Amino acid sequence: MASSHHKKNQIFLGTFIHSVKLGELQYMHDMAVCVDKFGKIVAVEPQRDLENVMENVKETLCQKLAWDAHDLAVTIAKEGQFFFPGFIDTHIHAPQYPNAGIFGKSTLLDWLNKYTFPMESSLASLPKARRVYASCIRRTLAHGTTTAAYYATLHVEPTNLLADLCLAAGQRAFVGRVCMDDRDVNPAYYRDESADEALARTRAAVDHVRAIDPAFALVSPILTPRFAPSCTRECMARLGALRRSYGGGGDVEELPVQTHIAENAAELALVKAMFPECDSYADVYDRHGLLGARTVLGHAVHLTDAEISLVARRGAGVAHCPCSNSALTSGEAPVRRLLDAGVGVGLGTDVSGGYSASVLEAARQAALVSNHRAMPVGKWADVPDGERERARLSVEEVLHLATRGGAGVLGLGARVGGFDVGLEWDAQLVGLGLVAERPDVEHEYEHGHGHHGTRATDRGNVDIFGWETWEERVAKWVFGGDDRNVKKVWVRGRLVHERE
Ligand SMILES: O=c1[nH]c(=O)c2nc[nH]c2[nH]1
Ligand SMILES: [Zn+2]
Repeated sequence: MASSHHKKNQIFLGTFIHSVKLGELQYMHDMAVCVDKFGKIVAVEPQRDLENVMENVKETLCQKLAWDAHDLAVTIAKEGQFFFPGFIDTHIHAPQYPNAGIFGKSTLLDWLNKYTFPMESSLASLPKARRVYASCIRRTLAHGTTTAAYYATLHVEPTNLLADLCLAAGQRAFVGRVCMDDRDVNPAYYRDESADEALARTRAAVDHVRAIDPAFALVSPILTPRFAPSCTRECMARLGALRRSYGGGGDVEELPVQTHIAENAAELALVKAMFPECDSYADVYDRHGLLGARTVLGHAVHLTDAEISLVARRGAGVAHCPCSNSALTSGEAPVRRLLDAGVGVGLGTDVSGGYSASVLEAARQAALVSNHRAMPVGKWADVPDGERERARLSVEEVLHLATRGGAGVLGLGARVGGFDVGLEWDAQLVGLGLVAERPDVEHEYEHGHGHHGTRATDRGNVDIFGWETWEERVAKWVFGGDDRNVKKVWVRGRLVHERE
């Protein structure tokens, strides 16, 4: 789609909003962001005279950047629209996408057996995998997800297809072939038969991504031991060795890793019983060489303080998955404690433990779940007042997690997450519906033409009346917005999604 744009230098004009640090959004109005043909932001300049913008652009910016003013693509945010960094989903299971919303009253371990393993194993079928993965990518892009860390299945070819589809659609992605070789925990119909098989299939998936995107410019492989109970010690240790040895000191850094940790009480008991020699759940991964600066730990709901400090020392990050943690009754993750300990935190939709592919929904739920931890009743009633109230995450904070936080966790902090010079243009154009100033009420409620009552528009769920501050508009977007507000989406400068 419209891939011609990324071959040209581009200028984006209007209002830009991004997170500069946890809790602080920066609002930049009447700005010009210049993006070169490689998708990199090369200038961010005030552009006061939007009326004569093309003249200004030609006279000042093009001269300054030595750009040809006649070979330029210009995108202007309309009144009330704003550019926001693309969302980063640090934890999503593409093969579970058809199950979004289907979880009943299950909890993690029975949910895996009842819904998840049957669906994942069925994606051995390439046509089915293509249908599911293409729709998952389309849907996440429509929600403004410019980067996704995907778990695929244990099948090599369908996993490679997911990588191909991400590359073709232009979505930045980490694609992980899932390792699960424990013969007691995993069902006979869906498992790796041995550690050898898990490693060989993993290498095949890594090699495929290396073949289609040698520099991992858009798509990267990611080692994916499903979670400790699914994997043998041998499998985890060999993945740990592969993590560190990859590239052999060459051009490619150590491989990223993703897995689940401390999601649910029954899982904690299982890990304790299976790995009695380890001090903790986090220690299981650490002993097998899996905790590093590019390790993404999903959930981390029930980590102890000692585990949090170990995770922080290793530089590993957490994918906070509030929709999933509420849907599967897993618990409320201690996000403030993680952040205070210096652990990087991003947001994960965790489809389909999570019911929604939207990172905005995850941001909203992260705020609400943090409020639960701050309530002076129930589980945390004994936490001292000040500390308990500190648990609350603001709109600014959850938007930080959705962008820069996720970038940091995935090792992309120097490439995406904001509108700084030197970062790549991964962005969404957000538009909120402006309510007409003097609506003709008679007309709006017209009962003619066979219509009865009110009529819906496709403007979205957020009504802006025009008197809101920008801070208030952003809050209304976080709590009421959806994919109808995502008008355009770019990755590395390329337009990858457009509404209507
Ligand atoms: O939320 C989760 N989704 C999964 O697919 C999974 N596998 C192990 N643990 C898991 N948790
Ligand atoms: Zn998960």
